[in-house]
Amino acid sequence: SKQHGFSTAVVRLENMLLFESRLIDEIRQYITDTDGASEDLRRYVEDFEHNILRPGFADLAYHARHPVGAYRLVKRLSQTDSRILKHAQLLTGVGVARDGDDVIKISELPTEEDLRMSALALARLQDIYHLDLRSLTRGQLVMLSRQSDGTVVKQKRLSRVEPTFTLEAEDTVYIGDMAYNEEDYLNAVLWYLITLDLTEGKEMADITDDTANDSAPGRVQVLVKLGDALTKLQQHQRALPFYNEALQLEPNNQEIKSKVVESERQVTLQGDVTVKMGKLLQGAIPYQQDYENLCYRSALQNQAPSSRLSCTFVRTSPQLYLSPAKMEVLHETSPEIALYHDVISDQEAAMMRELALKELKRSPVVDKNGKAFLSNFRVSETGWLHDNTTELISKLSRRVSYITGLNTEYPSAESFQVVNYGLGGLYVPHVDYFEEDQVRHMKRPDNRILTFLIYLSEVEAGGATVFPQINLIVPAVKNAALMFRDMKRSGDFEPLSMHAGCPVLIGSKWIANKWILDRGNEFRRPCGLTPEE
Ligand SMILES: O=C(O)CCC(=O)C(=O)O
Ligand SMILES: [Fe+2]
Repeated sequence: SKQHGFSTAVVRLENMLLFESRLIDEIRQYITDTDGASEDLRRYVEDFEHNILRPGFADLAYHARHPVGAYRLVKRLSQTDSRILKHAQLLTGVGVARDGDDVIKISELPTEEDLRMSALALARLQDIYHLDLRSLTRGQLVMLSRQSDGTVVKQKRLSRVEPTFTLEAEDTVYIGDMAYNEEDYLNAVLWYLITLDLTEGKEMADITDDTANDSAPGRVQVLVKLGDALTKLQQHQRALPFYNEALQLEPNNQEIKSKVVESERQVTLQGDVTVKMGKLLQGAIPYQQDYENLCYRSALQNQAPSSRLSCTFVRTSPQLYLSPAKMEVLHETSPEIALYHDVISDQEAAMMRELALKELKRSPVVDKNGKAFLSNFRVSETGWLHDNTTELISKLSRRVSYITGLNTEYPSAESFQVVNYGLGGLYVPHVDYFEEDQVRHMKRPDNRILTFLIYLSEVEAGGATVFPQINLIVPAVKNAALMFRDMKRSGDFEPLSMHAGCPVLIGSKWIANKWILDRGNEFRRPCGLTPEE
């Protein structure tokens, strides 16, 4: 797999957009000055003006942070001929540094694979946040909830109506296909059903209107896909009407005819059975249901912390005497969890993000044997910032030491790990310490005892940190740090420290992790959250 991609770090899309808008300005100037731009270039400018500039957002980069906007961006770019952009870049010099290096690598435009991952990200978001699909196709994020009597109501609207953030039938059928390929037939059915809605009354236009969009799926095609997905779910009784309608539209289609016959046979044979459904997140995820429920709840709540035990000023070190850390206790006893407000300034956060940008690579997860691999369990990119990167980084590292009372100097702590999440980016429930097997295979002489997670951005919707075993939601509060112990004071693992990052619904989520290790901290006791400790 690639080391980075356009759906694994939202910042790549934001930067791509800024680059394009500068490019467009220059091309426009060029067209006015020379009157000699190629047809391709003119069309590229028009397309950009139509799709990106038309809504007239004050904030251009909003496209990259909104899931439907981001999907559309990836789609447009993955279908853009890179030669046009290269040509534009050669003409204008935009995006080329003094040393001749391309700042934006046009050779690395979004690919088919990025589009596939973006489609799956949209399906995942819809699934976890119970988004109303009809609204989603209009660029609106509306959360649904099921009332006690079983009826479904629109519970919360998370975004304005975005006139150009729409999903057409060709998009929804594509997303359905991607879910189908992941063997998530239940979600595939949802996306095919909305596709059917979107193609309603269009079947005649396909034949008579030459201007009809070639890429729009035909109604028969969608009906058959629906039948197939339901058949995979062994819902033959429900599949049959779709096959039958398809057959009505194409009476001579033998393939459909045999599907009808087979479904009818299955209905008489066994009736419907309920089968275990595939999931968009494949594999064994601990506490998956609790995780999804907490994420859903976190997006419904208006980013208010779910637990407010107490808020105090702490002066764990003399260095904090004049500006104490503002500590909000979220969980008093094992695992101790606290949120420290304003541990970093806006400017420091911006500098950290900037420094990490060049380092970003797809985040790995570590398996039982300590081997790193890429997975949709963790959709983000990470960059490490060592203390000697700049004075700022070593200063921030010392600040973590003052607040926690623990040694953060090498080898007692890891470097800062800066993370930017992608479209629908998430990190499923996990613990930060390495289990015995992993330690043995990795031959690590140390282990993580405490996590200090600084939020380097806000998240407009989604993206909370949750602890599924203790039912705790922590919203991403910009410039604040979430601190929790991965090990008990006894030195035993603290499995209740299991936590996760919820899928980012709107926004570009940045965090910086500092993991403090047992090495050199054996005899330091961080101050407890309660006086008895
Ligand atoms: O992004 C989050 O909220 C959690 C991140 C996390 O758990 C990690 O990076 O280890
Ligand atoms: Fe973690």
